[in-house]
Amino acid sequence: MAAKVSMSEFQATAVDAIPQITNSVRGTFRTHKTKKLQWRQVQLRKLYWALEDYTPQLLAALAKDLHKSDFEALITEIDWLKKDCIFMLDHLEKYAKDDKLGSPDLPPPFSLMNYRVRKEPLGTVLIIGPYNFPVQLLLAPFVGAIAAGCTAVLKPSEVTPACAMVLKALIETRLDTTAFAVVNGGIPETTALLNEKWDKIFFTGSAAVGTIVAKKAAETLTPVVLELGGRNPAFITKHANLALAARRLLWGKTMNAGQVCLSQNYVLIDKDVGPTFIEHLKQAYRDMFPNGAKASPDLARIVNHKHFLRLKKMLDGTKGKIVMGGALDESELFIEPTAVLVSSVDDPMMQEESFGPIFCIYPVNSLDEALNVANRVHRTPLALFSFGSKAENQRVLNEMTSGGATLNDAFFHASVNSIPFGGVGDSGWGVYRGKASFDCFTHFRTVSETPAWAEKIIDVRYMPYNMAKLKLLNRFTAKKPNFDRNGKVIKGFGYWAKMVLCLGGKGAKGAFLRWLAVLLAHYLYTNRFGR
Ligand SMILES: NC(=O)c1ccc[n+]([C@@H]2O[C@H](COP(=O)([O-])OP(=O)(O)OC[C@H]3O[C@@H](n4cnc5c(N)ncnc54)[C@H](O)[C@@H]3O)[C@@H](O)[C@H]2O)c1
Ligand SMILES: CC1=C(/C=C/C(C)=C/C=C/C(C)=C/C=C/C=C(C)/C=C/C=C(C)/C=C/C=C(\C)C=O)C(C)(C)CCC1
Repeated sequence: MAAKVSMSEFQATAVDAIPQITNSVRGTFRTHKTKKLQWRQVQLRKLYWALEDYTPQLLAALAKDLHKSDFEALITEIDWLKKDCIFMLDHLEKYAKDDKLGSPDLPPPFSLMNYRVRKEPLGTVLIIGPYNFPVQLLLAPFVGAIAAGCTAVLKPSEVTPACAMVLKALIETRLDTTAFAVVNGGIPETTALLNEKWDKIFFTGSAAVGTIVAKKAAETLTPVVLELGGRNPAFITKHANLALAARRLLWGKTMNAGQVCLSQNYVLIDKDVGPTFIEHLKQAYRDMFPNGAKASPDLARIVNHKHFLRLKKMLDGTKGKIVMGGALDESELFIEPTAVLVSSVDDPMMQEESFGPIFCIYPVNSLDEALNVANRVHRTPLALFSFGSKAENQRVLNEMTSGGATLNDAFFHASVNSIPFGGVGDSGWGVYRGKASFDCFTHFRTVSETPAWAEKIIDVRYMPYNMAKLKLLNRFTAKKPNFDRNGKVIKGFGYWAKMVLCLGGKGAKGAFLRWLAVLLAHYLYTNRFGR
């Protein structure tokens, strides 16, 4: 556990100070200083070192708020973010550079006009965080906002108050406070923030609050990113490695005590292998918690009584049978990793988002049935997991959508900080992480520049219109279709000429290699064999 460090009492920001705070960071954006690449790089470097120097406070706060182990606090929050800062610093210059536009995006005559896409910061943004990864999920989007050159106000979750106070100190003592501010508080403070005009709102949290945010943003046509929850299914077929599936899915429900937006809510398993899977699950549990889950220093606790009671209600309401775990201790906010075998799709364990260490197992007769059930329970979950043969996993990917997906594991697709992450439909709008974080806070502004000397070439556009000139222009620029009215590709002279020139394949690189092989064969044949 974390070393003893002193921690400030939670203090909400005064609601009537919020317009002034917002105006101040908005004013800083208008100074244009945040657009300078060097300024952004310095802020990212400072954030890196702030994370390093505040590690003891962050570990202590995460332990206090969530009973999060140092191991998890480092791998999923602090070290994660340090990697984010370094990744962004390594790539920022490249991301921020104008994209010069040319072939194949531009038809040849337009290449005279110096078309390019400038990467401009969106402006002043609001980032609202949830409680489960209170540090990572507030600061990872912030890395993108800094990199893009935005100013920002951050609103940590009040449900993890110790973390909220450390985050405020970390940012306001180490970063440019004219550009960035932290507002602490709950509904009144967030409502006051939503009453301000933003250039983008980045929200991570529940679908219910996401809806409030999206409605409010719509009033001023403010773009929003929503990172929401979901009822994530796991599919297990007869062809799965059941021991591996059990161990990996248990990991998905024990990290942060299952308070992970991505962890599986329910497992759809072929009924023939259900009992064996449950035996493996129990074995995996014994391996991970040789002295029981409660005694383990690794297992986090439920964040507060409200969420503890919510999870208890799900367990009380189920008609299913507990096949692993089941112990609860309200005084410690402890819930044992628990699996419930259910027989109805309408069971609360199937229908409600667990967001805790409990999940259910629903036996099915076939993969067809599993896909039908999953599409009925929630058509657009944040994640899905499939344990089956290659063909079965491919079928699951094809026949059910999700924000992201992992084959043969729990949420591994989302365990890397530099690749895009986000939901789909009602599990989220927009992606971030890595380059996507930079893009998320960037306006891609296309610019062209028409040289005076080109006037004669492009004067076809002016009235009085001249059809003859248009025909001439088309003769030089319009591409002929290589398909007919039925959508079929026409294999004309061009097609066969290309086929011959490319030696039967497609693409210049392949053709080059094939020609190289032919020439080499010819050379060897004529030289080695004396011809
Ligand atoms: N997709 C993701 O990346 C992701 C990550 C973490 C959590 N989640 C989802 O978030 C949920 C759990 O997190 P949570 O409980 O912190 O979410 P939440 O929606 O209750 O709170 C998120 C934020 O919204 C603020 N808020 C709460 N009520 C509000 C209101 N009425 N008006 C304005 N602001 C309000 C909170 O202060 C907090 O900062 C789960 O549904 C989970 O799936 C999603
Ligand atoms: C040791 C050497 C090597 C190999 C190392 C390997 C293969 C390490 C594997 C590490 C693993 C499995 C790490 C797992 C990490 C999991 C993480 C970070 C989970 C993160 C979860 C997150 C962020 C959750 C987010 C939640 C959200 C968004 C919603 O709630 C070699 C082979 C490289 C060689 C040298 C030595």
